[in-house]
Amino acid sequence: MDAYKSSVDFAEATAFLSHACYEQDKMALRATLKNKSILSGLLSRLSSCSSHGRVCVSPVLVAQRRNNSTSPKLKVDFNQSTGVAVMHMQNPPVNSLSLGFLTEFCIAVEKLEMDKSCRGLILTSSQPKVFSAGLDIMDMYGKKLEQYEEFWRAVQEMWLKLYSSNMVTIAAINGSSPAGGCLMSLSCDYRIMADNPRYSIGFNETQFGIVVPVWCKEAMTTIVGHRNTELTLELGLLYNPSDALKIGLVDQLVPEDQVLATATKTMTKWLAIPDHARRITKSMMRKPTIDKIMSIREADMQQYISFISKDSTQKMLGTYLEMLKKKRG
Ligand SMILES: CCCCCCCCCCCCC/C=C/C(=O)SCCNC(=O)CCNC(=O)[C@H](O)C(C)(C)COP(=O)(O)OP(=O)(O)OC[C@H]1O[C@@H](n2cnc3c(N)ncnc32)[C@H](O)[C@@H]1OP(=O)(O)O
Repeated sequence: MDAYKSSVDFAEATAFLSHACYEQDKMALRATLKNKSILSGLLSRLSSCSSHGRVCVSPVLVAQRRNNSTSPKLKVDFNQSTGVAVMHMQNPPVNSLSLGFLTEFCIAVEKLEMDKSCRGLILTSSQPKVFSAGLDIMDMYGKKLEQYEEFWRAVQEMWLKLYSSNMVTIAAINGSSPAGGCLMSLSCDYRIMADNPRYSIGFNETQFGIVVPVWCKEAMTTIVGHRNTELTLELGLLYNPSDALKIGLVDQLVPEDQVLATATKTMTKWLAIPDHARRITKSMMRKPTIDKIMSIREADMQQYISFISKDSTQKMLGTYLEMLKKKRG
């Protein structure tokens, strides 16, 4: 009964999002992100739905949902016949994960998640040479406490949505993917990267004085093991594609012009597995990490706010931003 009620409540909440026009969607989600209690309610409902491999949505909602949407920062191409959506990140110049981008991203993933006909999601970039530059540093610099909170909630939400997705998720990494960009791809089921030695992927945070959150460490450890995580995070390492492949940070390298085609072919292989068996297995593998992270979510928020608002952290971020800008000039 509780599970049923959760499903209905969650469907109602998402119905609201689905019916609203895109700008209204964004406002609604951002209002939600501002409200801790509503958000954790929605999240626990989401995780209780997805952990059982069920999609909790009424057929009416599915019929009314827009499947092909173009928003300023994302382009989603959903092929009904294959059940695969390709999400192109288009937040120039470097697909930084700003609050605006993260909000649109969460809405887009949520909509696909609730659509029973969508079984696979390929995440890629429309920007040349960059998959994603990671978290938008401007959203972590010189802002008010409530803005840090809103931003971090969106970061947590993005990770949870991708990591706990029922869909098969494949990252088609067609450019550099430092820090938050790497985290995004690590949340997917499979990573295919362009074999171009000029591209890099990894976690460089400590190099400019930032500490990755504990859930980022947890997620990485499950993929590349304790030692590789320790080395990467402590030294703030970025890897070229072949070194990334060696430590298992990516699963496959292909020539740059074949990244998307390979992702599509790989998706077909994954979708040949019966959904229910794959979903339950995915949940079995990931649920312990998700549960652990959900239990420290608010503590993580407080740690982030206190760390990011410190004068010393702000000073380091300011210096790093200057350095990034000077690089061009
Ligand atoms: C003790 C307890 C602690 C508790 C927890 C604390 C948590 C603290 C926070 C932890 C967060 C961890 C998780 C993730 C963190 C991040 O993601 S931080 C962001 C890190 N990202 C980077 O360092 C990447 C920086 N960018 C680049 O290296 C390059 O831009 C690129 C991606 C390789 C692309 O290079 P290129 O094509 O040459 O473009 P550029 O000329 O360098 O850049 C173009 C413009 O874009 C701006 N820009 C680049 N990156 C960002 C960014 N991340 N955010 C905002 N803006 C960015 C750059 O400044 C250029 O701007 P203009 O000069 O104005 O054009």
